[in-house]
Amino acid sequence: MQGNGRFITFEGPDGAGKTTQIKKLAAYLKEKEKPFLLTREPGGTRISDAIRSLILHPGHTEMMKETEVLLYAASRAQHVREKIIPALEKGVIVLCDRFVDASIAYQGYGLEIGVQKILEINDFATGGLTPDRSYLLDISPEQAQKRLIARSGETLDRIEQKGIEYHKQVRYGFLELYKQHRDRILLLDGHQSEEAIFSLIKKDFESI
Ligand SMILES: Nc1ncnc2c1ncn2[C@@H]1O[C@H](COP(=O)(O)OP(=O)(O)O)[C@@H](O)[C@H]1O
Ligand SMILES: Cc1cn([C@H]2C[C@H](O)[C@@H](COP(=O)(O)OP(=O)(O)O)O2)c(=O)[nH]c1=O
Repeated sequence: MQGNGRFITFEGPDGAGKTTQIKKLAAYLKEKEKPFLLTREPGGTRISDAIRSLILHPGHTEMMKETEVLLYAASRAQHVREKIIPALEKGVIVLCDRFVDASIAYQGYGLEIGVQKILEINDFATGGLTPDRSYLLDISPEQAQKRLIARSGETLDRIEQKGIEYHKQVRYGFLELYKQHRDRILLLDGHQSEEAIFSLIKKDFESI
C-alpha cells in the first residue's frame, strides 16, 4: 500500500451493480466525514477519459486486441500516477470502479491474451500498485444483459455488444481471480438486493 489511504476497487461483469454499490459506499463515507475519492477505469483523468472514448467507441470495430490491452493499461498508468497515488499519500480512501482485475478478466480470459501477459503489462502501468480490498460482484450474463437493456434503454458500448460467450468467459475469469486472491477479494452474489449487498460491503469495510 502507498501512503496512509486505502485503495478499494469494485469489480465484476457489466451490469453486476458496481456503480450502485460504489455510490452507496461513497455516501456512507460522506456521512461519516471520511475523506474519499470516487473514480473509475478506464477514465479518472482528462487523458484517461480521452483513452476511454477511444476504447469504447461503438464504431471502432477494427480495434486489435493488443491495442485494446495497451490502451486500458495506458489509461491506468496516467490514472495511478496523476490521481490515485497522490490521494493515497494524503490519507484519502480511494474507491475505484474497476482496476487491473478487469483487464485480467476481460482481456486475459475474455480475449484469451493470457493472465501472465496482462500482469506484465499492468505491472509496468501501475508500478505494482495493488488494491487493499476488492469487492467482486458476481452475476450471470443473462441477468446482466437484462439489467443493461433496462438501464435507461441506453445503447450498448463496444464491449457490452460482445456476445454471451465472451461474457461467460469474463465471469469465469473473475471467479478464477477470486480463488487465487481470497485474502484481497470479497465475492458477493450480485443477484441479491442492493441493500443486502451493501450491508455485506459495509460490514467488511468496517473490519479492514
Ligand atoms: N442488486 C440489484 N438488483 C437489481 N437491480 C440492480 C441491482 N444493483 C444494480 N441494479 C440495477 O442494474 C443496472 C446495472 O447496475 P450498475 O450499478 O450500473 O452496474 P455496473 O456498474 O456493474 O455495470 C442499473 O439499472 C441498476 O439500477
Ligand atoms: C478497466 C477495464 C474495463 N474494461 C471494460 C469493461 C466494461 O465493459 C467497459 C467499461 O467499464 P464500465 O465503465 O465499468 O462499464 P459498466 O458501468 O457498464 O460496467 O470496459 C475492460 O475490458 N478492461 C479493463 O481493464
